[in-house]
Amino acid sequence: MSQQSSPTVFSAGLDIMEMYKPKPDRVKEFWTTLQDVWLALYGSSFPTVAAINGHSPAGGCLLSLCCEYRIMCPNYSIGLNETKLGIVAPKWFMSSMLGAIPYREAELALTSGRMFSTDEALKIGLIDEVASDKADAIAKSEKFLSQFAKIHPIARKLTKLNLRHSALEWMQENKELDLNIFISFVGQPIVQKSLEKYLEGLKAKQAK
Ligand SMILES: CCCCC/C=C/C(=O)SCCNC(=O)CCNC(=O)[C@H](O)C(C)(C)COP(=O)(O)OP(=O)(O)OC[C@H]1O[C@@H](n2cnc3c(N)ncnc32)[C@H](O)[C@@H]1OP(=O)(O)O
Repeated sequence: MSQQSSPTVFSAGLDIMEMYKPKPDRVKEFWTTLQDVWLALYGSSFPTVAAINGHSPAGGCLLSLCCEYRIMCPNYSIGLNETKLGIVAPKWFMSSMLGAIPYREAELALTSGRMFSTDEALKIGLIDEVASDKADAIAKSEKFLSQFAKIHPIARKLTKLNLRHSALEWMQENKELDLNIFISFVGQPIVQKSLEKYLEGLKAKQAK
């Protein structure tokens, strides 16, 4: 079960400061850590649920998409908003989203970098349930997990991992390629300019 202690943010996604003017000695560790987190959580043999008690953009949304079930508290936002930063959600971010919502919805959401409110996310299936607050989200998560007490654990595990096999296999075989794509992409001046502009927007919003 994944949930956070911040009062309003489930996860703000990747640290943009690691991608803006990236430090060569850190960038490899930064990206391979994310790959490994995804492999461990998306490929977990345990049943997993995200209790999303706060905003969940980009990498935050990805974390929740690794789980089989998502329960979200009201009045927050969730989505893969990468295009709004002038960056591109990697293939495995996209396949994680496609495990939750139909292709057409994913294409519209990904190309526009759309963030969904809790109610909108429920409507398109990006989340599975709405909880009134964090305690309710945890109670609902426990209820989701408890149903597996009646299911044979090996049958459940193999079914989950077979369903996720091709995405997991792609990552296991292409970690280095994916890392090189990331490094070369974030190194482009046009991408750096977009990130700079996005960071300025965040600062300006905070100053208001
Ligand atoms: C190129 C290959 C693809 C890479 C894939 C990338 C995946 C990602 O995850 S990219 C990151 C996407 N994240 C976002 O777009 C989130 C942006 N942040 C927000 O929308 C909001 O900050 C919030 C909803 C998460 C929280 O809002 P609020 O509580 O109002 O807090 P502030 O906006 O005032 O922010 C406080 C403070 O934190 C800084 N900050 C926020 N998010 C990030 C971040 N992801 N990385 C780095 N820094 C972040 C923000 O700039 C403020 O900083 P200070 O001014 O220094 O306090």
